[in-house]
Amino acid sequence: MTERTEVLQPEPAVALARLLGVPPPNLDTDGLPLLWHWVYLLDRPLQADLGPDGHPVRGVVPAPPAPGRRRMAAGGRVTRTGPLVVGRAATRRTEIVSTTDKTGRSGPLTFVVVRHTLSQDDGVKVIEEQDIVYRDAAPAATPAGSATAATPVPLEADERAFPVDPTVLFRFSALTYNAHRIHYDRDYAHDVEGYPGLVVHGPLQALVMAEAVRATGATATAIDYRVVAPLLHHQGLVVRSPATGSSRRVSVRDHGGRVTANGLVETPAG
Ligand SMILES: C/C(=C\C(=O)SCCNC(=O)CCNC(=O)[C@H](O)C(C)(C)COP(=O)(O)OP(=O)(O)OC[C@H]1O[C@@H](n2cnc3c(N)ncnc32)[C@H](O)[C@@H]1OP(=O)(O)O)C(=O)O
Repeated sequence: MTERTEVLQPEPAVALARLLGVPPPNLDTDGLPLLWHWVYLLDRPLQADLGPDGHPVRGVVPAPPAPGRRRMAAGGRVTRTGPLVVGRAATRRTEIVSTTDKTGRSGPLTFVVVRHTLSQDDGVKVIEEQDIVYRDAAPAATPAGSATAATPVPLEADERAFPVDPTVLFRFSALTYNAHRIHYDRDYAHDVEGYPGLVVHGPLQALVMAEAVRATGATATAIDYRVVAPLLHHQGLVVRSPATGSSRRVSVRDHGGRVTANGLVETPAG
C-alpha cells in the first residue's frame, strides 16, 4: 500500500481542459469530473528508477512481473462517489488487488489490478480499479498495426472526432507524469516495441469517452472500460456516445472503423 496526500490545485484541471478542448469545469461548485483525478496525486519516481521503457522498475506499484515484459493499460472501473474539491487536501491510497496470468490470442498475459482510493475531508470520493496488462516482448521487427491510416469511415450522428497527434500524446504524458516511451518516442515505439506509430494512452481514450457523455450535460458517476486494441497516433480517434440514458455504451474507433476501446458510463440523472 502506498499513500499520498496533497492539496488539489486548479492548474492541472485547467491544463487538462485545454488539452481536451473543453471549457474548464466549475471547480468551485462541481469538483473534478469523472476521471479528472488522473492529473492529481501522481507518483513521481526518481529518474534513476525508470526502466528502459520509461516506466519505474521499483519504488511504486506495480513493478513489472519480469524484466522485458511490455506494460499496457488494459481497462478499469472508476466510481465517483462524490466531488473532489479543489483547494483542499486529498489522499490517494494505492494497493495491488490481484495478479492473474492468462493466455490471450496475442500470447501470455499478466493482468495486475491496482486499486486507488481517493478521500477528502468527510470520506471516499473516488474508487478506481485499474487493469494493467504485461505482454511478452514482441519481436521488434513485427509491426503491431498498419503504418498508414485506413480509408476514413464517415461519422455517424452519435460520433465525433477527437484530434490525436504527437503533441496531444506528449501533453497527456506530461500531465499524467507518465514517461512510457511508446507515447512520445517514435524510434523506441517502432524499433523496440514494434508499433508503426505512437500509441494513444488507454486513459486518454477513457477520458474522451467520459467527456463525450459530460458534453451532453450529464454528470457521469462511473465508467467501466476496456482498451481492446492499440490505437496509433496517425489512425485518428472517433468517439461514440449516445445523447441520453442512465447507462450509456461508449466506444472509441479509429478513422477506418476499428474499435480500440469500449465502456459503459453511468449517469444516474440520465
Ligand atoms: C497509460 C499506460 C499505458 C497505455 O496507455 S498502453 C495503450 C493503451 N492500451 C492498449 O492499447 C491495449 C490494447 N489492448 C490489447 O492490445 C489487447 O486487448 C490485449 C490487452 C493485448 C489482450 O489481447 P489478446 O487478444 O491477447 O487477449 P484476449 O482478447 O484473447 O483475452 C485473453 C484474456 O484476457 C482478458 N482480457 C482481455 N482484454 C482485457 C482487458 N482489457 N481487461 C481485462 N481483461 C482482459 C480476456 O477477458 C481473456 O480472459 P479469459 O478469462 O476469458 O481468458 C500505462 O502503462 O500506464
